[in-house]
Amino acid sequence: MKRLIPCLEQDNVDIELILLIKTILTACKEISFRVGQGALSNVLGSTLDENIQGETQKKLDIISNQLLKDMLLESGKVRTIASEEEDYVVAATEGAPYIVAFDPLDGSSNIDINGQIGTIFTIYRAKDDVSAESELQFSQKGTEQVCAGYVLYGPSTLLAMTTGGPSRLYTLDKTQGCYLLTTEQMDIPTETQEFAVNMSNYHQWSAGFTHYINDLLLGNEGTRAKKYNMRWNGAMVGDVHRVLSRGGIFCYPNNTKSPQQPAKLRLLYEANPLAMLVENANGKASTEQERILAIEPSHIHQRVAVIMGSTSEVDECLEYLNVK
Ligand SMILES: O=P(O)(O)OC[C@H]1O[C@](O)(COP(=O)(O)O)[C@@H](O)[C@@H]1O
Ligand SMILES: [Mg+2]
Ligand SMILES: [Mg+2]
Repeated sequence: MKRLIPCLEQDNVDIELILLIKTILTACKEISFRVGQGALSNVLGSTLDENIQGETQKKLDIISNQLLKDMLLESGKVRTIASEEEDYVVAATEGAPYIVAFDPLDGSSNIDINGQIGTIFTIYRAKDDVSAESELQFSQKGTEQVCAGYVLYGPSTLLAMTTGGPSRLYTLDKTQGCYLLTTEQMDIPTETQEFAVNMSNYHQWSAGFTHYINDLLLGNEGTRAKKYNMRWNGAMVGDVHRVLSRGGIFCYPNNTKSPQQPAKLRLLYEANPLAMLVENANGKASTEQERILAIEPSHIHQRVAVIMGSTSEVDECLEYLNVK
């Protein structure tokens, strides 16, 4: 089986970028080890702190964030860092070629139940006309990502990553400590009969989205005339991994639970990297109005509605939302 670095070299990935990816993945290997040790490595449970988004931080959120941040700061390859767990951007190495954003631990509510969790990351080129301290470094559309990926800490530790070409899947060989290529090209089937959505938000969705889900629930008796199954992990990284592996549609639409915050998922370090992986695996990724990767970001913790997965199903869903 092929190792990660030769795969990246074969894809003509720049050596500086390869070294940066290696740094991120070394941190993820350490997170994977600690996740595997669970209570034995004292990583379970909550802290007394909240992040800027008002969410209680779990111990593993903090540990993962610190590991990634420290290794990136030392690498010399990163000019600016953004993280779900950092209120503001962190200036790293002046003149370095790249900027990195990450969700150090996605699916935090699964940490203490031994459920699926993961690290999501994205890399862009640094802007030379903007200072390293400025969050304007991240004012770049998702189409500008030079690398997007996640490491999923499940029964196996998996890396899904694209550097602009196909979305590839690697498995961490824990006996040797290296990532080995296990799926050359992920390929999302166009059609699906599986959806992922948090049904507890049902009464807070728009009329169009409620109509869409109602029709899926009607199965063979409804206008869609096919039976649908539902799966929900409570971790976007796990839900989108399932979609990348066997197709499906993942939705986190706007809801009216808190009017000042209609969307839940963050554009920079959740929606954009996963949208790039989905598109490069022949799927589609949209908000309720537009292609996720085409959004002009307004701030680093900006939230967006997310509808992604099997192309025909995403198109069907968007029809209900009246998107042309
Ligand atoms: O609580 P809900 O509505 O099931 O939301 C789950 C969603 O929230 C998230 O857990 C948010 O991510 P974090 O764990 O990084 O805060 C997504 O991964 C997931 O899809
Ligand atoms: Mg997350
Ligand atoms: Mg998180």
